Amino acid sequence: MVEKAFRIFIVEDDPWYGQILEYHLTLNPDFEVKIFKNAKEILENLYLQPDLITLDFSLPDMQGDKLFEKIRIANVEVPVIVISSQEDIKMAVKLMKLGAVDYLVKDEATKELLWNSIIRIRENKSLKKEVENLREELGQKYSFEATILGQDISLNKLFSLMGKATKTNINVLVSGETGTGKELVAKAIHYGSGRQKNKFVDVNMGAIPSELIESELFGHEKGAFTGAVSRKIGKFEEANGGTIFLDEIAELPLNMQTKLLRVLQEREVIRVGGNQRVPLDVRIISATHKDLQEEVKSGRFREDLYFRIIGIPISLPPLRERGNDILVLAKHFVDQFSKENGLGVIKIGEDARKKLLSYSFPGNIRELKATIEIAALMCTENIINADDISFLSSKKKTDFLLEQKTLKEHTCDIIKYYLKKNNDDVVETARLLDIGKSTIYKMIQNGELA
Ligand SMILES: Nc1ncnc2c1ncn2[C@@H]1O[C@H](COP(=O)(O)OP(=O)(O)OP(=O)(O)O)[C@@H](O)[C@H]1O
Repeated sequence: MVEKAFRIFIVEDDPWYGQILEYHLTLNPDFEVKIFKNAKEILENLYLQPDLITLDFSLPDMQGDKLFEKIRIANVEVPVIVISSQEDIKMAVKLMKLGAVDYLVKDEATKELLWNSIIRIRENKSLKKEVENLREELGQKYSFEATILGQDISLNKLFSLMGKATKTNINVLVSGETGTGKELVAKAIHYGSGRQKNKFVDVNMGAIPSELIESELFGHEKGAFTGAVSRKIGKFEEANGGTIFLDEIAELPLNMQTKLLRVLQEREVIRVGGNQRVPLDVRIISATHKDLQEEVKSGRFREDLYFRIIGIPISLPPLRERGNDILVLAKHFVDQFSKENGLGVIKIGEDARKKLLSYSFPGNIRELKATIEIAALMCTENIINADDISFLSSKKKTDFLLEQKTLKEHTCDIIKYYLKKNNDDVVETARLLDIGKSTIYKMIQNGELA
């Protein structure tokens, strides 16, 4: 990209002095210099958007401070350097107070000083621009619309709640079936909030053996228990200044719920086996696929903890209730997959679309993604037809609901199906389903996939 010339406007009623400055500054081919002899001329030309103005304020038609004010009204940002003779120091000081960036006295050294001052201003400007660009890029990367894809009306409410969440530090509780995008929402809130420069730490309560939860969350000191060979920082401490994502919060055992509540109330942790209090500044985003209110009613979840973590409640709809979003997301996943694997443009045929729309997607967006990726590999001539799509369950939505299974049982079914299809390859199954392999190993260990 060709750099635009740096446009400098010199306001100077002494033609001789103006020419000296112009001559000197145009030695830099990047500088485009224009001279204006009075206030009227410069004001008429401000629309040309100078990058910098040098101002001699002993002008015939207007006082320096008045002119400065008018320049500011027309362009709040343009840097102004004041150049004056010794006698005008009082006025120069006043202009500096009003926001002029530099003040130079007219003498032999002015040219050099002006040159250096302009170089500095220019560098600052490009740094500022760079920071702005980076910030914009980051914002863009995690902007809700760019990450949380879909066009269903339910997303309007979701974006509005997420907008509120990013502007505050209030805790958030995200609920929704497995694979509906709870973690994605949590990340988008973190990276859209003032905490984005600090860590997003995610902890899955269902995946940590109960005897290790306390040390995992709050850390431990050396020798706190057998095996604690050195001090360990817990997830809360790791997330200090940032966000902790407590996934599957309903799986937290009751005794740990009490400990978590204490940490949230006191806003500090004490590592297991230690006594030092570590102050915490952590935003908590919890997630669950269970109905937490039901869990409270049945005594499995502490009510006081529920009220602590609920903050802004965000509920994600199942994919089957998002209508045409099934196709919007399918197109996105197929494009992404073919791009990543150099497969060229792959289209989804009409019969395949109908098939997708008539399925209930118990594994929601995660399942759609995996289904589409397999179909993209299976299809011939870069068109996905109905036959290329095989679902985990061929049952109709109503049949599926009649089964009266818990979400956990459905999840087990999905994982079992994929394991069988992939000759019990856990790593490949975890990759296809976009879950951690430790989750699968743990389920195998617990006999849930038998
Ligand atoms: N709206 C969306 N647009 C694009 N991709 C999405 C969307 N929602 C979810 N995904 C993708 O679907 C997959 C599952 O999402 P995520 O892990 O956030 O779900 P989850 O609800 O946290 O699942 P679980 O309850 O099983 O932990 C991820 O690959 C995620 O990137």
